[in-house]
Amino acid sequence: MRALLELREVTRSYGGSPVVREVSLTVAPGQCVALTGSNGSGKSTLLRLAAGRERPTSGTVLFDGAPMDGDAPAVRAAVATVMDVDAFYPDLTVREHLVLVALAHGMGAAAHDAVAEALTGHHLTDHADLLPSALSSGLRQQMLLAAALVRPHDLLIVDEPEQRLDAAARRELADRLARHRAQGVAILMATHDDHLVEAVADRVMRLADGQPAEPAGDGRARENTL
Ligand SMILES: Nc1ncnc2c1ncn2[C@@H]1O[C@H](COP(=O)(O)OP(=O)(O)OP(=O)(O)O)[C@@H](O)[C@H]1O
Repeated sequence: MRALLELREVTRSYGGSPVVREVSLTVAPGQCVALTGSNGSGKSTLLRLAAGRERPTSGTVLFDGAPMDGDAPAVRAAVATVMDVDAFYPDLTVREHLVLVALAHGMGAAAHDAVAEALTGHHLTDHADLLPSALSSGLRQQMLLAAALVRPHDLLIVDEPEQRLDAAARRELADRLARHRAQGVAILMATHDDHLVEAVADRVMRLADGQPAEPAGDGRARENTL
């Protein structure tokens, strides 16, 4: 199947120092690639490059066969992200945020039912009329996940989606991402959660110092050049 996302020998340097080095990978519809590796190994940087939020110093990022441009309407319509950004409008409730996202992404009359379902699925129903500032950190993370998943998307790029979630919520997240993948969504995620990797990813790239490294020796088939 044709890749929806393709990185070709992508390098990103800051001040002359490369933090992502010649990484190549592909993600096709219905596939999930997990990026693992220790703190500072370059996972978040690679996700920003993949999402078109930053430009590579060298190499190419392609989305659906064309150069990735994170600002392009077609890309914004198809790519949902949960990155390391807590951006809320302080005067809108949880429900209003989700409705705004759903309507802005063209869901029209379907928005309200989809938001009601998302509130239930992310344990936000009892908090729907609160401002985000009143949520616990775990529920704020649920709101960020709900905002990304409630809207239509072909590619999901998520950076440590498990952060701040308790064990039960992490298991639910794994089930939810696996369902999205089964529905044909392509997923690129950085994670430190082994269960999430096992439950959702079909391929794993472990980064070390910005480069693909040998996978952890757990016996499961894994690839480093994707
Ligand atoms: N804008 C930037 N300017 C300079 N250096 C940066 C910038 N963004 C990231 N870095 C550096 O790049 C390296 C990789 O960081 P990155 O956040 O991509 O790692 P990570 O694997 O996501 O780490 P973690 O697991 O802690 O989230 C780090 O040394 C970081 O300090």
